[in-house]
Amino acid sequence: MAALRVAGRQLSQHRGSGAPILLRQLFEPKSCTYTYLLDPVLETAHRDAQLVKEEAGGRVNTHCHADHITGSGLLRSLLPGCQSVISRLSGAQADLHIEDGDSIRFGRFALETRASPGHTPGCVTFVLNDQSMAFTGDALLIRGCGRTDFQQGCAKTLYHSVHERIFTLPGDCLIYPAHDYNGLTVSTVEEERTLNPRLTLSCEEFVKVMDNLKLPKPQQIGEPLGVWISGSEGGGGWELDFWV
Ligand SMILES: N[C@@H](CCC(=O)N[C@@H](CCS)C(=O)NCC(=O)O)C(=O)O
Ligand SMILES: [Fe+2]
Repeated sequence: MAALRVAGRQLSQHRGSGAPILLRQLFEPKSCTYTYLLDPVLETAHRDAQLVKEEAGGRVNTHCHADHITGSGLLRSLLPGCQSVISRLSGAQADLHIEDGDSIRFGRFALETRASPGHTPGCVTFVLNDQSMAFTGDALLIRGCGRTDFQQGCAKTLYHSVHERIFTLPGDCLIYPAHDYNGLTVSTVEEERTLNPRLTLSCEEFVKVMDNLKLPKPQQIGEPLGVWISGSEGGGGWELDFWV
C-alpha cells in the first residue's frame, strides 16, 4: 500500500436518503491501478494518509489477475478485523466468496455484486445501492475495456456483460474502473454508452477489435485492485447478505 496515493475524493449524495458517502480514489502509478475507499461516516472526512490503518472494515476485489498480487492476505494480518472478499468464480482465496446478486452492506449503504465476466470468468462489478456509482474492475475502463486475450478471457462474453450489466445502469451513474493509463479518473454510464470506442461497436466488430489488440503483456506487478469499505457508524463492521 505504500505506493498508493490519494488521486481524488468525492462526496456522493446518496439518492433518496440525503446522506452522503465519502469516496477516496487511490492510485498506484506503476501499474496504473485504482483502489477505492468507501466511507459512510461523514465525520471521518479529515482522514488522509492514515485512513486505511484507521478503518476496520473489508476489502472487496473486482477480480484476480496475474499482474496483480493481491495484498488482501498481508492486509488481514496488518489490520485485525479486515476481511477479504472476492467472487467464487475467480478461484482465488479469500475470507468470503461472493456471487452475482450478493449484497455487501456497510453502514447505511450496500454494494450489489453484478457478475461481469469476459476479462476474466470471475470478474464482478460492484454497484452502490442507489446506483450512483459502479466499480467496474477491468470489465469497463474509461473509453476502453479489459483485454480478453489471456487467462480465459472472452470478448463476446465481455461485450454482453458490459451491455447487460453496466450499460443498463442510470446514465448518470459514475464509473470507477480498476485502471486508467491516460490520467482519467471517472466517467459515467452515459459517456461510455455513447463515446466508448470499443463498446459502441456491434458485438461482431468488438470481437474482431479485441482479437487484434496485440497488447504487450502487463509489465508491472501491481498492488491489489479493489474497493475498501469502512466499518459502520456503530463500529459493527460490514456484512454480506447472500441472496441464494
Ligand atoms: N502495457 C500495459 C498493459 C496493461 C494491460 O494489459 N492492462 C490490462 C488490465 C490489467 S489486467 C488491460 O486489460 N488493458 C486493456 C487495454 O486496452 O489497455 C502495462 O503493462 O502497463
Ligand atoms: Fe485484470
